[in-house]
This record gives sequence, C-alpha cells and structure tokens, in this order.
Amino acid sequence: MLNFQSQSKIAAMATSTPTLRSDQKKLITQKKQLRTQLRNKRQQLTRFEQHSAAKKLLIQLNHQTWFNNSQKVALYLANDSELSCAHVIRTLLQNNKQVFLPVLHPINHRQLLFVRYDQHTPMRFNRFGIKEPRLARSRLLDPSQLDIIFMPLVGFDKQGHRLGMGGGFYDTSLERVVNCRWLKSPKRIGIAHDCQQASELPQEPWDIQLNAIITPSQCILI
Ligand SMILES: Nc1nc2c(c(=O)[nH]1)N(C=O)[C@@H](CNc1ccc(C(=O)N[C@@H](CCC(=O)O)C(=O)O)cc1)CN2
Ligand SMILES: Nc1ncnc2c1ncn2[C@@H]1O[C@H](COP(=O)(O)OP(=O)(O)OP(=O)(O)O)[C@@H](O)[C@H]1O
Repeated sequence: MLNFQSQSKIAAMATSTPTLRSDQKKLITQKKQLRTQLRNKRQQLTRFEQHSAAKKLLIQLNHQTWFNNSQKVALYLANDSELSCAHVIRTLLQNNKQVFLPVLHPINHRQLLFVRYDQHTPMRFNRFGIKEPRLARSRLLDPSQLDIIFMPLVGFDKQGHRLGMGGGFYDTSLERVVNCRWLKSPKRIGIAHDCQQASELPQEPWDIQLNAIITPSQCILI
C-alpha cells in the first residue's frame, strides 16, 4: 500500500493559506504520482482477473440491502482497466431498475449529466474514448434524484477518500447535492479493484467523500 505521512499537514496548509502555493503544487504532484502508480497497478491485471473481479463485484453488491432496495442507480462503463460494472448493469435492467450513465456536459467544463440507459439507448464516444448515451433531455435526471451513484476511481483509502482520473468531474457535479441541506443526497459508492487501495490519500477541499467502497473482496462502509 502507498503511504502519505505528511498528507493532512499539507492539505491543511493548502486550504488555510492562499499564499502557500508551493505546498499546493506539492499536493498536485503527489496526486499525479499516485495516479500513475495506481493506474499502472490496475493495468497489470490479467483479462482473467478482470473477468473474475467483475463477477465478484456483483456477488458483493447482492449482499447489500441498500443496493437491493435501490431503484435509480448511476454507474459507469469501464475505461482504462477499471473494474467493470457490466454484470451489475445487466442485473439492474433485468430487475426493472433505472440505470443512469455519466455524460460529459456539452458546454460546462468538468460537469457531468446523468442520462438514463438501457439496451436500446443510442450511444456515442466522448472525448476520452468512453462510450456514453447520446444526450436526450427527456432521459436526464438530476443527481439528487438518484438513490446511488457508483463512482469509478483510481485510488481509495478506508477513510472514504477518492482519487479520480484528475478531471474533477464527479467533485464538481456532486458539490451541489452533497452540500445543499434540503436536497436528498444519493449514496456515493466507489467501485474499485483491491489493488487500488492506498493507506492514506491526500485531500483537497473540493474532494467528495465516499459513503462506501466496494471491491471484489470487501465492502468498506465509512
Ligand atoms: N469509466 C469512466 N467514465 C467516466 C469517468 C471515469 O473516470 N471513468 N469520469 C470521471 O471523472 C468522467 C470522465 N473523466 C475522465 C478524465 C480523464 C480521462 C483520461 O483518460 N485521461 C487521459 C488523458 C486524456 C486526454 O487528455 O485526452 C489520461 O489521464 O491519461 C478519462 C476520463 C466521466 N466518465
Ligand atoms: N467542486 C469544484 N469546483 C471547482 N473546481 C473543482 C471542483 N472539484 C474539482 N475541481 C477542479 O478539478 C481539478 C481536478 O480535481 P481532482 O484532482 O480532485 O479530480 P478527480 O477527483 O481525481 O477527478 P474525477 O472526479 O474526474 O475522477 C482540481 O484541480 C480542481 O481545480
């Protein structure tokens, strides 16, 4: 596991004093290095390990009451050796649950839209080469209306910190629902391979906390 001893000190300095730009830079460099190391780890998984992990993910989720009781669920289509949700999506659709996928906002930088998906949804590739539903106003759902948002991630720790691909998409898109007291907030669940666990991740003020992390071998409730 990767260690970050001075993480909290650096994070506190970065948030409290706008003049400490070199510490902010250090934090950005740390995040970048961690991203590279953790992405390398998941890219080394064999095809067999990926298949097996995806099946175990569904088994883990089937044990969770909050998953079985959910109706409107956002997931993702795997990219860059992420743990695949394909079995989970298929099972949800078979059980007549509503599935949503993230779509890059056509205008607002860093913003995600959540669009309803099923087997017949017309798809396109976004600028990262990830398949996403074609935008249709009638199939959009405000994130506050979702029961669960399953998030892809590059790294996680058992405190519920998440390191993503570095675009700030999920942090930006969920800021309003997480921080607004009168909006219902969906459960935020990270999905990851076991090898994506770090001992302590550096945090920045905008980082959205996870409520749980599911891996093929465990469910970590925060
Ligand atoms: N499967 C999946 N879907 C997702 C995300 C994700 O992390 N995984 N996202 C989570 O936010 C959003 C897309 N964000 C992404 C951000 C960067 C890269 C990426 O591959 N970056 C390349 C550089 C690509 C470029 O600049 O052209 C890289 O870092 O190597 C991919 C997705 C929405 N959909
Ligand atoms: N709520 C926010 N408001 C404004 N800018 C933000 C917000 N969240 C993140 N950002 C910007 O996005 C950049 C990337 O953030 P971060 O490194 O936390 O991304 P990430 O969580 O790894 O990415 P992703 O969520 O796309 O997987 C930050 O440098 C920051 O400038």
